[in-house]
Amino acid sequence: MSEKISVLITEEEVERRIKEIGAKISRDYAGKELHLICVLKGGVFFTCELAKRITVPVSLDFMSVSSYGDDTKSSGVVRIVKDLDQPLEGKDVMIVEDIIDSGRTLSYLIKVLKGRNPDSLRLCTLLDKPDRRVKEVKVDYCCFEIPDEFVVGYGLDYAQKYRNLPFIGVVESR
Ligand SMILES: O=P(O)(O)OC[C@H]1O[C@H](OP(=O)(O)OP(=O)(O)O)[C@H](O)[C@@H]1O
Ligand code: HPA
Repeated sequence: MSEKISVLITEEEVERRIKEIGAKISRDYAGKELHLICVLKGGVFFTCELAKRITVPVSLDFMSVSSYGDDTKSSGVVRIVKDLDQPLEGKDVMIVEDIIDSGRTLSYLIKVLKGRNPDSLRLCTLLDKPDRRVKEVKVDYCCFEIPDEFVVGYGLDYAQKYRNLPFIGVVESR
């Protein structure tokens, strides 16, 4: 079955904003190197587009986390499915995410990664849904704040579908 999807943020607007945030990050990290942590799977599209817009030297690593089963997603229990390949000690690190919703995933990740002694740790997200927050998370760079709607595209899925949409859409019928 395919769902009805309406456009919330167009492809042009997403690209324009990623360029803007990439330029800001480049200015903020001038003279430094930046280690980006892509949070799989949703963060992949945003990480690639963002990395292309950053002008300081960038290295990349990947991590996958998951809640313990869908039923208990709201329990806030998060586990590492795929850990980073490289240590963070002495690096300026930025976590790159597609969306912050309840904040549970990111509050867990930030705690874990801080414990690995990076020189600095910041968070960059494509989307933020502040109305849904359960756990407080400090967002350093955000492309768009969005209302409490279930969104897809640009890495975000509904039942693993629609990650490949080049815009941010709202699933009208679920
Ligand atoms: O703020 P939260 O309520 O914790 O939600 C945000 C998390 O949910 C999504 O990941 P998901 O678990 O759907 O995995 P995916 O990236 O593989 O789709 C998203 O990529 C964030 O990691
Ligand atoms: O709105 C959303 N869409 C897709 N995945 C998500 N994970 C948290 N919020 C969302």
